Amino acid sequence: MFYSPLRPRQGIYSSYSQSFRRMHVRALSYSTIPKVLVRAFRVPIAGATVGAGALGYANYKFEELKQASAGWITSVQETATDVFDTASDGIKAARSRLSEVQFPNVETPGFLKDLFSSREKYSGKESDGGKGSENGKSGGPPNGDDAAVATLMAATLAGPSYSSDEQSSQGNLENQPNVLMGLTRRLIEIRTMLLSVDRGDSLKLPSIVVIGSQSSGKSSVLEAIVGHEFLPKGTNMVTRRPIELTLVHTPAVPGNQKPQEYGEFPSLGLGKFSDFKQIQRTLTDLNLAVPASDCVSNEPIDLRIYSPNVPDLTLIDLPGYIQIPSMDQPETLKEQIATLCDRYIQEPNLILAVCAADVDLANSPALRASRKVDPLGMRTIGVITKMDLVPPEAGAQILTGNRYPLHLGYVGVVCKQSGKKSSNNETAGQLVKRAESDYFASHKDYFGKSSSLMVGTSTLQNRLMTVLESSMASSLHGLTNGVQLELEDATYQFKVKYNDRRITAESYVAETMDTLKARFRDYTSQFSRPELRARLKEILNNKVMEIMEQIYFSDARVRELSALAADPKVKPENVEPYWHYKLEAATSLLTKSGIGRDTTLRVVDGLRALIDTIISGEPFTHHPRAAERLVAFGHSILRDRIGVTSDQVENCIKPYKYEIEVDDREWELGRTKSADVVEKEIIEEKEKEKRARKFSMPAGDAPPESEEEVHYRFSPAQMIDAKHALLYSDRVNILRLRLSTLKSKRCKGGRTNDILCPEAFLDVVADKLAYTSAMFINIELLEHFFYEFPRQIDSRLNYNQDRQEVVAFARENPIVREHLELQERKDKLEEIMKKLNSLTSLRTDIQPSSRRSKGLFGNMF
Ligand SMILES: Nc1nc2c(ncn2[C@@H]2O[C@H](COP(=O)(O)OP(=O)(O)OP(=O)(O)O)[C@@H](O)[C@H]2O)c(=O)[nH]1
Repeated sequence: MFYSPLRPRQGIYSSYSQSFRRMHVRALSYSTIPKVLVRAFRVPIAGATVGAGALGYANYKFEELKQASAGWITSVQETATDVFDTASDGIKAARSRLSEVQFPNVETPGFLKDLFSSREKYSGKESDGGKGSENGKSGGPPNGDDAAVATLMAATLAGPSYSSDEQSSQGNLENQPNVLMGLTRRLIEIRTMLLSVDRGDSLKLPSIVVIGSQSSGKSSVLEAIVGHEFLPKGTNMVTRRPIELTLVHTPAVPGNQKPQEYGEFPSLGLGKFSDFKQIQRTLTDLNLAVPASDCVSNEPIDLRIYSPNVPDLTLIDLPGYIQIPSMDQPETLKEQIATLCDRYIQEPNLILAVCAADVDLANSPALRASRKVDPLGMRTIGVITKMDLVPPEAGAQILTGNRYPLHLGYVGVVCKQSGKKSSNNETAGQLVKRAESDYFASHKDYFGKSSSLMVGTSTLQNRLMTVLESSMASSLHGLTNGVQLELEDATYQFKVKYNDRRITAESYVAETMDTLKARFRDYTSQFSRPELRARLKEILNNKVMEIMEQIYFSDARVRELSALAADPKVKPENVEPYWHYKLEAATSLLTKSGIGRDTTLRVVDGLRALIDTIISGEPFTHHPRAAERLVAFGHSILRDRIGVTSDQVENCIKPYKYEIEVDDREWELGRTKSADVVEKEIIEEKEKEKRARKFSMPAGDAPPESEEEVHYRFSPAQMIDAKHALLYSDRVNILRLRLSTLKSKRCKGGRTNDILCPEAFLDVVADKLAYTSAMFINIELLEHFFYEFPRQIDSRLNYNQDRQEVVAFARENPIVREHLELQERKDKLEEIMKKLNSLTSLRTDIQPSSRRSKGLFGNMF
């Protein structure tokens, strides 16, 4: 995402961005980087060593040298001139500060050293093996040419030497300058943050990319740097994914014998692995998870290793180049690997081109690939492995880099145990180290102090550190500008889209839960006691109608009952027992029909529908899994209560199975309500009849005149509809008769007429049953459910979730995800910007006030 130049930048944005920009430009006008220290301190060191008088002469000599050199030396000239400019400024400050300052071992460009070492050889002086500049104490008083050379050497060789001597002197990372370690660490932190903001190429700090052909020794080199075996091993192309390895130097705890070393896979959240074999197994599994048919994947594995024995570095291990794929590998594998490597070796990354000493460099695919993107080798370090497999003179010849020159040079290593038995429980890493130092020690003539060749894993470590740090530093300017633009863009969008309203995943979850509970509360009003009673009564009304149908309406004598009721002379006690039995059977059917279970299940159905309703619609449409869980635990609460509730209701209605007392008020209410029910039933039946008639004989058709005509004019379906129509019509007639009875004086006469007015009596019974059922369903089911369900929402959906689950939940909602992502992006960019700016303070702390800010690190790369 880039800032659009067309976007209006007014008001607070423009002033904000302008002030930010001003601040940034100021920040960049100084270097934040220790390379500055090279200039800041090298020269005072040199100055202090040779004395101010030598400077003028040295300057003159340098000019002489410069002219004699080829065109490429221009960059040297700039560096050195800058050094001398700075020297005269800084010499006073240096004198006073020399005693306080701890000088960093900062690297010097190889070509500059070569220049001076050749000059030294030429003058016939014995080399000091690169140690001469150590702590700025090299050389004696200036003496003609020697003074110039000494001055320049002091100035330029202030960084760590590349000689074999380095193996012992610099193997101990605890001795690394704190400033350098701290800065690289901060830059690596920034790099990691940048990766989380933008996986693209726009915001990038460099890493070291390890490339080389299969079996060239890439893994062995990385393991030697880390001091442990941890990379996947095997013949079946086990490195299938890029491994982004971040090494974090953790200071050793004083008095702690065993160093605290561990690795972790941050994106997998598997915790700390202190067993490196386990890291190896995990890496193997992750790599082999890429199907053999694909063979390589672009998806990187993120691994961090913390140890007091590693420098702060970021390295990327890639699958090795192959010549031709084997039978079981895809045809395009060679191209796939090359494309993957090509992607990683682009700027600003540094390239660690691993080549085996026993294979001609002309055949090195790593050098070939690096040359395509970095023809001058300005960001390529050659690592020559398996030095022990070639004669030392041949190995030394390769390291000179004469045939395939690389600006950053070659480092020779031996990364295999010698096979000699370990004397005192040495670890594999220590054995490899010992084998290496034994090897180089036994060939001092070629790789000893007098040689300027870079050999040994420790030298490689230091070289990588300084080169990475410098490279990161030189990327800083562009990066800071890039971050600034991205930040402006994110700030603008956040204002426009969300009016700077901040949200958190937690607040969204809490809000969602509140919405859910509020909806739940709203819907629970449907289950108030009167509401519940009315619903249960409705269920029982239907049951009463069913019973009436079964006992009375289907009885051919039902019209007789209405006739009896209509006759004022008939006394209820004189009505024949047939009708007494009928009423008893009807009452019993009603009270003993399993009211407890029926009513409970109907209420449970209602509650299930309630759960479905509250999870339908926003925002739960975005959270199907949470909705599923909600349904599951809601149903589980209900399931647990069904048995208890229905038993309880059944128990409480038991007395009605034997005796039902009805007072006048209840009777009258029952009578009117049953009349209403019958009336409603009549309307419904008439509707049904009308529909059946319509289907059996369409409107306008003449009625059939004979039985035969019926048969040929109407289909069987029409015949069935016609029969139904007749039945409905019959039933409507009966219902009308019953309605008039219910409205008659007889029924209004009270409970004594229950035999003649069974509907009224059954309605009273149904009312009593509904009342009792509602009371106990309320106690046993509803109260429990209404108490338990919201608590379960909290405990199962809300409180029980860890941070990761909360974030995952919030991100399921695309609107919230977009909001959170922009907010996080803005926050991260602000944090990165802050960290980038804080590097300035690092510079201020250590830079002499008289230093010029010119040059920075630009000349290095
Ligand atoms: N003699 C000797 N053998 C070495 C050296 N470095 C690595 N080897 C051996 O070379 C072989 C290949 O080494 P690896 O480190 O697995 O090579 P790689 O480039 O990672 O191989 P792939 O992962 O297959 O691409 C192993 O058998 C190592 O033991 C060395 O300096 N000297």
